[in-house]
Amino acid sequence: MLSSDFANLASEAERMVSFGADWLHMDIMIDVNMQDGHFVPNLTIGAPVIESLRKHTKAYLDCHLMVTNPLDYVDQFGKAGASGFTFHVEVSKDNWQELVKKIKSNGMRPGVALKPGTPIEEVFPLLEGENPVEMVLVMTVEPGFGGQKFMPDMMNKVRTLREKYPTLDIEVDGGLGPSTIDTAAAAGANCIVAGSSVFGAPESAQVISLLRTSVNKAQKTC
Ligand SMILES: O=C(CO)[C@@H](O)[C@H](O)COP(=O)(O)O
Ligand SMILES: [Fe+2]
Repeated sequence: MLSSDFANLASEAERMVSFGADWLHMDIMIDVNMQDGHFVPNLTIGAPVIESLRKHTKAYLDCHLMVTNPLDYVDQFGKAGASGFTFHVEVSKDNWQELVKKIKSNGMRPGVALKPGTPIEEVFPLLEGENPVEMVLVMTVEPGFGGQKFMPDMMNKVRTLREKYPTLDIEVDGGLGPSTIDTAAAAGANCIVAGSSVFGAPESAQVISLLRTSVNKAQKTC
């Protein structure tokens, strides 16, 4: 939804659902605690906007938290009606267990994201043990902005994850569209975030359908 018209978020959400989107991906770039610096050089929306949007849609709100202290935001996003809460591994090495528990107790689905420069091995511990995360978001651009170029090198991470965790939800985020989807789907990604390629297309529904077809085809052949 980062590519949507934020002044008309509810109708943009409804439009995307009617075009066939399964989830609405919400990019949360807010750092209230400025002492820690900003995780990304941008600002978007926080829990009050999620709460407002929730009144207009029943869709799965897949929240991608690009913040330095994700733990501070779990309660407010839970109350606001977020469905998934994906935090970054780079800022949660010391408290991810507490985070995952809190996300679940707030009725949300926990996910972990990693930046392009972060090795995939860093998320392995979060996929083991009693309280694992339920999705890994592999960033295929540097976090912060929509409309960037897909980084094909990140597919090594997706392949490694898919081999090790055959049923895991693996989300790819950044630069996905008709020209990059086959590479991501073949590597094993099954949750596709697409902002500019969908919003910028004359026929958004066709792009969504093409993305889904590519993932379904790749899953049948593996
Ligand atoms: O998390 C991010 C950026 O930080 C992404 O969700 C992008 O916003 C996806 O946009 P496109 O690359 O598809 O335009
Ligand atoms: Fe995102």
